Amino acid sequence: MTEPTIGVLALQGDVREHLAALETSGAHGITVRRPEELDAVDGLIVPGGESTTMSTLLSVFDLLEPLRARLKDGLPAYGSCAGMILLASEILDTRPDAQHLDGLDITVRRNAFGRQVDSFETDLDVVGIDGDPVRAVFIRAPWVERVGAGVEVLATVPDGPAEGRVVAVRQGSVMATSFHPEVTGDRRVHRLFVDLVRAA
Ligand SMILES: NC(=O)CC[C@H](N)C(=O)O
Repeated sequence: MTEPTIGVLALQGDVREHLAALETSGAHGITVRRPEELDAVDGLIVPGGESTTMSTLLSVFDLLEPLRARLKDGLPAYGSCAGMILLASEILDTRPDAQHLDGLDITVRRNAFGRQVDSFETDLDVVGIDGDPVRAVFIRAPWVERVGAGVEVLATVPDGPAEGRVVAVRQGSVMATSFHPEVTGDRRVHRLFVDLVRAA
């Protein structure tokens, strides 16, 4: 597979930023709004945005079950922020009717960083990314409170009140970050995902 086709779930959220990031990361990016479009992708990004809104729209667009089925089948996926929330197997502090995709064996807490620091930036060391640390932008971000046995922690908050909190994970070819690499211009996180898609 030379240039994999990677879908960006395009129901809500920062779809354009992820498409632009894919185009400069060695992949062809397409939007996914319909089950047929999902059939055409080698991997899928669930973007940042608002997880409960995306959850509602997944049902409205008849994508919830097809997407769960493809993830179960091994579709590589990457979720940033709201995307991490949707990919989780358990969500804390969400709407009682919010759906999740069950692509990663993690428990996430939505809006976990609290009001004072609900948006901030920091430098992170990310497993699998060499060189300079990654500038991580957190916008009303979740953190991971539990990781299942097969889940590798890729990054934790280095200091401050949230020191040690898990903010990037991978389980097989599914990965998620609490932060938004799609808004910084540093493509190393997207390249990491494109490599996972190629290897899958
Ligand atoms: N930047 C984001 O994606 C924020 C996520 C949002 N707080 C949610 O619950 O979905």
